[in-house]
Amino acid sequence: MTSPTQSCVVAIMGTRPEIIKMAPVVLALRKQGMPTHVLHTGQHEEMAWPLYEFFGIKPAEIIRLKREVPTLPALASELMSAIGTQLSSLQPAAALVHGDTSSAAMGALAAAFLQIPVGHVEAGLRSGRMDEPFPEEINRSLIGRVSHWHFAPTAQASSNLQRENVPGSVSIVGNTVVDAVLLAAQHVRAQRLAGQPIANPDYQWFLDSGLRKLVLVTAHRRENWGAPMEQIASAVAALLQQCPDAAVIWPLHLNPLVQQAVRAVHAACTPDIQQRWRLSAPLDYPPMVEIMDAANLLLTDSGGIQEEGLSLHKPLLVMRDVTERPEVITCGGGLLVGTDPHRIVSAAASVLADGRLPGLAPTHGQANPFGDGTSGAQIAAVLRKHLHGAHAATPHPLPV
Ligand SMILES: CC(=O)N[C@H]1[C@@H](OP(=O)(O)OP(=O)(O)OC[C@H]2O[C@@H](n3ccc(=O)[nH]c3=O)[C@H](O)[C@@H]2O)O[C@H](CO)[C@@H](O)[C@@H]1O
Repeated sequence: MTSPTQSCVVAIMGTRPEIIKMAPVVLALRKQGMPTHVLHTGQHEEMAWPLYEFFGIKPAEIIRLKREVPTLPALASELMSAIGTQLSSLQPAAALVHGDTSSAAMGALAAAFLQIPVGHVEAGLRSGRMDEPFPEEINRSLIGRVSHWHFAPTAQASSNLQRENVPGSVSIVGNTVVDAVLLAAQHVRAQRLAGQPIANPDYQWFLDSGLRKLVLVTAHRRENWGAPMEQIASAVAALLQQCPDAAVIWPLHLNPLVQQAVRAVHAACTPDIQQRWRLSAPLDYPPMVEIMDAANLLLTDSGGIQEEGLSLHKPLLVMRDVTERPEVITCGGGLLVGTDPHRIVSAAASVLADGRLPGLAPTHGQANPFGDGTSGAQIAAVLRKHLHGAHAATPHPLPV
């Protein structure tokens, strides 16, 4: 007997960045008439639900993780088992995973074990180092081996996959985060124009401060835990010392190691610096995008914020030693500055002084290497063509 879900696609997701980047695919699949289930893996909880609400997506299947042992192997085995159970009962025509989280790697592996074809969104990113970002580089390489459709965001990502001789087909479709950030930016701008700005106490704090320059900081990568995180926080303090008209908003990751390191440096600052440096809780997506859109500079070790920053034409300093997103650097939108406070402060102060990344021309007017905001529709068209044989537009390579 045919299962009622055999013609459906299951989109597996469970962390904040995955939900943001997979939402445009789910919305596009549904728009193109393809039944699509969302399987929430439970890897993030409180950060996940406002995102589903913003994008108007209701997960049909929800996994409640116990997470009794706080290790990557324990998380992986719990995810694999729970996702496997859900996929066995759904028997979908295809499973979609995104990027490089534990949810994505275990979702892809569970589907492959059940012989369900896997589509990998944001395929082909490689830093070339298994230890950075960790465990993401391991996860993305593993997913590449078991996927049937590889949705590469850029030509560079596609050539990484060709070099690895992955099975299946590779399509260059841009990055779905462009779809997401443009949607959110349009929403917050429209609300403000209509005189009904979204609730955003952090941005309001900046507006009330009367300060002229806004810097948004985020940092939480595992490689930056410990001394590097303290260096990043010290760099922020030194930047504020050097630039008296600047304010910093830093939505602090919930990880206690990140919290301790940053709060210790903040607590040791003078009252003047503390008043211009706001540590907040993780932000919902619309307020986050509103702050990004208003910022003069983004300082980050996040992957998604690099792509979003470029899409909003914001100068970026990437506080890592290597990157799987070389397009950010090669197109002149960002600089890789590591975690050395002197390098961070010197580059950041230069951006705040004249709006330009040192040594680089402004990026306005250049094509976004991550696409034009139609990635979700392009991915849905490829899947529709393969799964239903329907006529669909061939995805076109994007300019790099
Ligand atoms: C370096 C790296 O390996 N990063 C991976 C990580 O994402 P990534 O490093 O992007 O993960 P983050 O946790 O930084 O999340 C970034 C996203 O969360 C949003 N945000 C951030 C802070 C906040 O307070 N509120 C908020 O809404 C940002 O706007 C962005 O959209 O998993 C993603 C999902 O597979 C992959 O695409 C990335 O490759």
